[in-house]
Amino acid sequence: MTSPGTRSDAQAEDLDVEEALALVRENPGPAHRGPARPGPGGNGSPAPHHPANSRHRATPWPEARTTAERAARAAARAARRTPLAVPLDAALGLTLAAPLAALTDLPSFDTSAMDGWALAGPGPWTVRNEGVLAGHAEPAPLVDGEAVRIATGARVPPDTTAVLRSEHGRTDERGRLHPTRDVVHGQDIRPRGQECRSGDQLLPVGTLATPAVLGLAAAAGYDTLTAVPRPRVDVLVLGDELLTGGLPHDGLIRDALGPMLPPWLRALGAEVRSVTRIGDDAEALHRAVTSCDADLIVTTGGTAAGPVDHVHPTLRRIGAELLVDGVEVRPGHPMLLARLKDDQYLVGLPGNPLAAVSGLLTLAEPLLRTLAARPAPEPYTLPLRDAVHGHPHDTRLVPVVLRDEGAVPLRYNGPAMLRGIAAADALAVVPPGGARSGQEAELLDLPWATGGIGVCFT
Ligand SMILES: Nc1nc2c(c(=O)[nH]1)N[C@H]1C(S)=C(S)[C@@H](COP(=O)(O)OP(=O)(O)OC[C@H]3O[C@@H](n4cnc5c(N)ncnc54)[C@H](O)[C@@H]3O)O[C@H]1N2
Ligand code: MOO
Repeated sequence: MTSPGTRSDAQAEDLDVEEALALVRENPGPAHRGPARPGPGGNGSPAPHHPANSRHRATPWPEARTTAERAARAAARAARRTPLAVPLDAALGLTLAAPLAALTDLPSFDTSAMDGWALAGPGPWTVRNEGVLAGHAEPAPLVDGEAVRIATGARVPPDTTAVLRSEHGRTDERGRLHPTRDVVHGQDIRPRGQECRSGDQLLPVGTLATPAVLGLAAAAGYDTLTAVPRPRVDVLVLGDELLTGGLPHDGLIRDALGPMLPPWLRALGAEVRSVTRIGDDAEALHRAVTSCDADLIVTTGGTAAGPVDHVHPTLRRIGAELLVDGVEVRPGHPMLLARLKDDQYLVGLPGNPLAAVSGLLTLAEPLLRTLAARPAPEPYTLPLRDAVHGHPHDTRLVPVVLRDEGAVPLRYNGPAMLRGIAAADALAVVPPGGARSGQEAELLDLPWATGGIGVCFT
């Protein structure tokens, strides 16, 4: 097994967080909002693909992911994406677009590390009547032979030579303080600037704002963080058969994707602005797509070639460029990625719920991650506990739980089923032809199972 982490090897060349950040910082000017022009392909630009009126062969699964990454880099270049000053309570999960430099010394004054007495010189000491508490103004200086009660975090008086912990001192009948063990000069004083000096770089550009980063930023004097804005996503849920509440009846079923996608997209770095349910109505879909100014439109359903599958005809009608039109992956092979404008893309997720998850992780994840300037997770593998049937030509994504004995494939992994993925920790990438028991398989972690920032869905 190789351990998961942040990718730092040569693969980073294709997906360079620094570059994504540089694109945001450069703020290259007004976005071109006209119809998409074919890109030159190659590094940083999606490869030129086919217009939406021709059906091409499906893209191999790894290539589909790379294409989505490249599309995001091209979009970031085309868009006007200036770093934002984001209040700390809204910055979780964002990427820092500026280094975090300390705005103050930390601690910002000499402070007591313990509850006890601040002392000057050798004991015994006479103890002042008034103690010193955290948050109070600077106390008067101590003179040799003097002590004052002090609380953890309080400012030590000028000329303090050490702090004596409460449990290491006793007062005699005349009220004088004696140490019960040796006192070392400077003990239990946190000197000003011990952690950092004002201006020190605490964290570099590209750091993910975790809860700990928010805490450090607050301690260092920040009210806002300069961060890469979240890519804005609008979700369009297609299908006449979908109910938003109650039990399925009369051939109607519950919409599983409307509730599932927004938090998942947020975990991938997006700001989900809206979820709109559209029936199988080509005009309504056309109106929704053409009036949308999101960075990414995610549609669900309607990707196949049925009579009410309106995604392809709509893309043709608006002159969109299909970068990915079907992927050699099961489930989810009808998924697609289209460029609508230089800085606007559409990911078409198949309607079958597990197929939609497959599209989310294959196309939306690399696209959003790159736009959000998040680092790619380092690929890792685990042995499969059980053999997994393969598709003859396509990659399979199979829900698994991670156990000591390896990745355990789950049942209920059909394209229309969510029962497997709802119990899963990850998806195993099963190559064409299948995998033997004990064979190493690449794993795609699910955001709630990684224990990382992805668990924070706010
Ligand atoms: N002739 C062919 N038919 C189909 C093919 C094919 O290659 N040739 N591919 C199949 C595969 S694979 C998939 S996946 C689906 C993709 O279908 P669409 O993206 O067009 O989706 P729909 O037809 O709208 O729906 C498919 C299925 O999923 C259900 N659905 C849709 N939306 C939701 C939702 N929000 N929540 C829950 N379930 C949803 C829908 O009711 C259908 O049962 O096409 C196959 N057909
Ligand atoms: O892509 Mo479909 O998911 O095989 O049902």
